Amino acid sequence: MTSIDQVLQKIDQNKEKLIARLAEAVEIPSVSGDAAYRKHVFEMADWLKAQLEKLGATAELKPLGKQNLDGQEIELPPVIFSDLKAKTDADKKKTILIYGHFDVQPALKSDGWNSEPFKLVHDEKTGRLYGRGSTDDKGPVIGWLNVIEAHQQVGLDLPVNLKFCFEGMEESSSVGLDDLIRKHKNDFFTGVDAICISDNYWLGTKKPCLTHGLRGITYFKLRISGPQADLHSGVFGGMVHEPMTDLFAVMSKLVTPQGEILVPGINELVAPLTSEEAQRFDNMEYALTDLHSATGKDVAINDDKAKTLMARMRYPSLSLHGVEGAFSAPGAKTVICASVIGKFSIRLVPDMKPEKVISLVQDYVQKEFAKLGSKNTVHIEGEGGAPWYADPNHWNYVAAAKATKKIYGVEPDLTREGGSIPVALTFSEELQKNLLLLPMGRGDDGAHSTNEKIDISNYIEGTKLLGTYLHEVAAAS
Ligand SMILES: C[C@H](N)C(=O)N[C@@H](Cc1c[nH]cn1)C(=O)O
Ligand SMILES: [Zn+2]
Ligand SMILES: [Zn+2]
Repeated sequence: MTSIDQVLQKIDQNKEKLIARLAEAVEIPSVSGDAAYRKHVFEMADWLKAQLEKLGATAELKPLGKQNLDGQEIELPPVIFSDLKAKTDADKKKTILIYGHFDVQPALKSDGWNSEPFKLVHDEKTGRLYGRGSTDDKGPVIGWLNVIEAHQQVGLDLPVNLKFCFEGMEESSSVGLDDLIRKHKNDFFTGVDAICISDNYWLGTKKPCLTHGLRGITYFKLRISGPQADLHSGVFGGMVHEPMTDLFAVMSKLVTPQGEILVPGINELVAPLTSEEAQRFDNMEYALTDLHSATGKDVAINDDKAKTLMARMRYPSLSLHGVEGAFSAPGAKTVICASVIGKFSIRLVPDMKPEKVISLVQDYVQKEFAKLGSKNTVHIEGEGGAPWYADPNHWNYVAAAKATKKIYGVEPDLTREGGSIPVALTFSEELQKNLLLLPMGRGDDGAHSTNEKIDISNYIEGTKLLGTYLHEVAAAS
């Protein structure tokens, strides 16, 4: 009798093939945030569609129209809608909607990578696979393909029907996706019983977790414009208002080095902490050494475990990301930049509404800029998505917990994630179904960072976890 155990065994036997599949995907530099790379996001959509079709799934590319990216009008990458029904008793089986993304964050070797970011490098000594997208989110997305393939190889029917929604703009605010979901909630998305997303990480490096909350995000671009062109600082320094000086003055008023957000009214939007919640953070299996190993050095603001976890999951944070238009190359160019754009974001938690946060930040920045008495001009725009929180007392979570116990031999921690997946809230609200985050990678994977990796054990055991989860879902009531 064919069973899930044979599927798990097959996944082990397929190991080299599964690594090669991930390598193919990592080689496509599908960076969504840079217009110059946009063609590769399309290439990645075609690659994934072909993989799904090879496995017998239907796969349709849904166009999203155009977007304006930094002053350039460009085509948005398509969303993939894919359907794979169980061969027998499909109408009696549950339907699980799987979401993932095939775009990645930018990466250049010169950022500090030890190897080419768009080439998967297998480090035999550590058992790790390095490459952009290995953990965020190509590894997990391909994990689902691996599961289907292993079922077919051992001749076991899928225990549930599957629907896939894969997007290519997650790392760039999921532009266009919400509208597409609303448009198709009564056709493609009908019949969905629960949703599963594998696009986050364990808290540390050892203990698996299930995640039932995400922070939202508002992303800001603050432009200060001055002279018509860049100027010589020897000729004009001291004579003119400098955009970069103004920008640094304003940006230094946003957050303290201790992480305290200085924008008035922001902290008051946060829902009060309950004692039951506080208890949960105390109980989570996490040590400050997990943070030190993930960051490579002790740079922690706090030395208290619960406070550190709450800073990531329970409270907002404001991060300064970069300055577009600034001189950043090696050397000592003596330039006064004509126009610079400061980029920063605020991670949101319940009950913060993105619109309210954007308006508080815009007012504050205008006031702080006015205090400078500069003749330069300021423009600030923000966009974002709200936080998401799900009820973990649901068969979807029970099934995932049982699957975790089977694969890893431990009960998973129940966590909330500091990152953002804007579509989680849209799916929950529009489809009114339970949504689960089932991570594959570890807390030290370096998502969005240099030398992003996934451990082979996480990729292979994680693939088994996804497959086992589907079987537990089928058995759940
Ligand atoms: C958690 C997920 N894997 C992720 O990395 N999400 C991004 C989403 C985002 C929003 N704006 C830009 N990227 C994140 O949390 O930064
Ligand atoms: Zn992701
Ligand atoms: Zn990401």
